[in-house]
Amino acid sequence: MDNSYKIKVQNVTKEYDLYKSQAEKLRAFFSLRNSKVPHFWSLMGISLEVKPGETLGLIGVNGSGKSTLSNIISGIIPQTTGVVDVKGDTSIIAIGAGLRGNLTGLENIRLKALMQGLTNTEIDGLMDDIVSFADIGDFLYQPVKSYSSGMKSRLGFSIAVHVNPDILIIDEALSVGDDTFYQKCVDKISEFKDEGKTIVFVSHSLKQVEILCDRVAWIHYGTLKEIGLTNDVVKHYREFTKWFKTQTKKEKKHFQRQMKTNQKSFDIDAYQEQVTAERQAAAPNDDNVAAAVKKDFYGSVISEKMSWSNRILTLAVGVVFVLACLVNVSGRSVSDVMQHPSNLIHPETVLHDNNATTNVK
Ligand SMILES: Nc1ncnc2c1ncn2[C@@H]1O[C@H](COP(=O)(O)OP(=O)(O)OP(=O)(O)O)[C@@H](O)[C@H]1O
Repeated sequence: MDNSYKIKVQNVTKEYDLYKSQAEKLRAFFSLRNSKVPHFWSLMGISLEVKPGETLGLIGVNGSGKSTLSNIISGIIPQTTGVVDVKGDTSIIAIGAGLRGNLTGLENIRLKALMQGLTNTEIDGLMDDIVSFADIGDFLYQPVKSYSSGMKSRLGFSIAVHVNPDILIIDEALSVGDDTFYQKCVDKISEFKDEGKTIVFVSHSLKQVEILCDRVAWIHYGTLKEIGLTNDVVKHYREFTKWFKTQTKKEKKHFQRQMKTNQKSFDIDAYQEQVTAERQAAAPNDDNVAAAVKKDFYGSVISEKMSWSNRILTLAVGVVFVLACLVNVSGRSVSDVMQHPSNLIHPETVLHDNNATTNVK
């Protein structure tokens, strides 16, 4: 087993279809025509590794893809292409991540801990520590939907650090708490670091990143702009934000629009060809490069789109189901309906042996 990394992300992309409504999404799902829904590539080919015991920071402007990447690593959402190899149990702390709004704080603690593989006895043993770290008082007995973002973060953080995961993914969870809670969290994260656990830390606070992270990945509008030692990457990112601030309002808008246009027009096939060409150049005598790249891109992903054969099959099953319901409602036998299909449309009439029909009252 390759122990050089704890998390490996290779050629990862994430595509979103920008449907205007759920109805439009459902129509497109069953449509036999290629629908003209605009696409948006939240990630356009990210490759990176997180070493065992390392704390990797993810930084970048709003909407650059940090949460998308951390959610893919946590297994909350699937990637569109690429390999994601995570060695160990992950626990994600984002504001309210995985908390069920209709359940109380206490119920959420039990649910999340059970989902993490703990037994009820283990949870009972941890309950006091989780409750005391979260420190949200009687709100524990209230549904989580009534919590402030700070309270959700407290509860989420407390559960995540107490279920003892191998890998901790912290997404902006420290930005909403007060100073005392913030310090408690930083101490807990430092404890985790000392225990040699692996951490992915998503934050807009460069100060927090500088305190906690060994290395940093700068995600820039869906691409990995830079990865390296914290001081170097943070310095370059600060230079970028400083430059951005010197731009006029119009120039800023133009820059952002340009970046978003790139993300809408990203060509996944061209990217696959580019990766194939790069790997072929590195291994000119290898005849299997194209097949290996195809496997890396699509081998471990579940398509979110229905193939043509599946669409036709689903449609056929749907038609058979509707027919079966009609036959049932008509009160006739299948063979009767097959001989006289029009009986399905006129269920109020009953067929006699001599083929004469009468109305049923
Ligand atoms: N479900 C979705 N459907 C369509 N677009 C989405 C969806 N989720 C995220 N996006 C888009 O993907 C891009 C990346 O979003 P993401 O939340 O990962 O960015 P981020 O870097 O975490 O931003 P922030 O710092 O503001 O939290 C954004 O442009 C966002 O609008």
